[in-house]
Amino acid sequence: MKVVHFIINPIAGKGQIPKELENVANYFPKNKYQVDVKISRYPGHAILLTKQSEKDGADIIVACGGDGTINEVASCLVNKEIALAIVPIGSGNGLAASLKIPRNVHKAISIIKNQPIQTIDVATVNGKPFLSNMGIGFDAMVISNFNKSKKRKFMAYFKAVLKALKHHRNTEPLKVEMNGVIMKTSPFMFFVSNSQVMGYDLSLTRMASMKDGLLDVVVIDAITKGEMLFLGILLVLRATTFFKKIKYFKVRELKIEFEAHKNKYFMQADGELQTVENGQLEVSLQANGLKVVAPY
Ligand SMILES: Nc1ncnc2c1ncn2[C@@H]1O[C@H](COP(=O)(O)OP(=O)(O)OP(=O)(O)O)[C@@H](O)[C@H]1O
Repeated sequence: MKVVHFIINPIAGKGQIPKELENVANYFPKNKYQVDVKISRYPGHAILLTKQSEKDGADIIVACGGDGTINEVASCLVNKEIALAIVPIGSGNGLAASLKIPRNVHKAISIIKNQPIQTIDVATVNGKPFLSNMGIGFDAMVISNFNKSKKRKFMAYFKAVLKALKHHRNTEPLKVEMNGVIMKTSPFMFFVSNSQVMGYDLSLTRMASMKDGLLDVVVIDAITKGEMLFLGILLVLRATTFFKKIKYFKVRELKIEFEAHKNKYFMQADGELQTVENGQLEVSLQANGLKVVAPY
């Protein structure tokens, strides 16, 4: 008997629980599966629910939401035997796209029954896991604007991007140590990714793999507003590698220090805004840290 627990974020994406998930137990033969469904009631609740499911003997925990929900569930499953599965009902659904899990709820549920379990790498920033990506600069600004909007749909995200384009300044000076080399930079954006897709099928790291034991680092140098627009067009056309002010690195770990040493800085990790308390970040990767059910 396989024990499968669903944890649903009811405010993710469209803010409605799809019908397929309301009756999800019907998809699983009762002689082979024991299914339980739980609803996340507040930010961070999915962490508690995942820990309870672990105690209750779940074999698979299905995060139903976007990258934020997946992060809450997956953070509890690092180095455990329990596998993560995903039903992508979020807004951007970057990680699900990277793992080739379809947005169609019916198809995503079928994967849970039919795909073998495999392992992927898990990145951490200051010890806290992230599955997809983290960033300083423009992307953190977009997330900050997006959080202020009440809606979580594409238009809200698009407006958050436009607002960030209007007000963004390049980041304060950073000292970065990676692959034994020190780099000093004040970039438009400093982005570290374990996966390919950021969300809405947009990507800066299509060459990334969640099985190579390496992080993909993207540094976009300080740019003008005109160059920002040009970069946006290249992003949509999947041609950012032609942008001259973009640099790519593959690393096992890196250290980032805000040189001005102010009290508070911001970063985003898996689409959630976080504060950087002492201006220092250590990013590393744990190879094969998470079991997932995905056609990756
Ligand atoms: N009942 C709830 N009420 C309010 N917020 C919740 C609730 N349950 C979970 N959350 C929070 O909702 C946030 C957004 O969730 P999530 O990232 O899964 O969806 P999304 O933003 O629509 O998708 P994506 O990250 O793929 O763009 C998470 O930070 C999570 O902690």
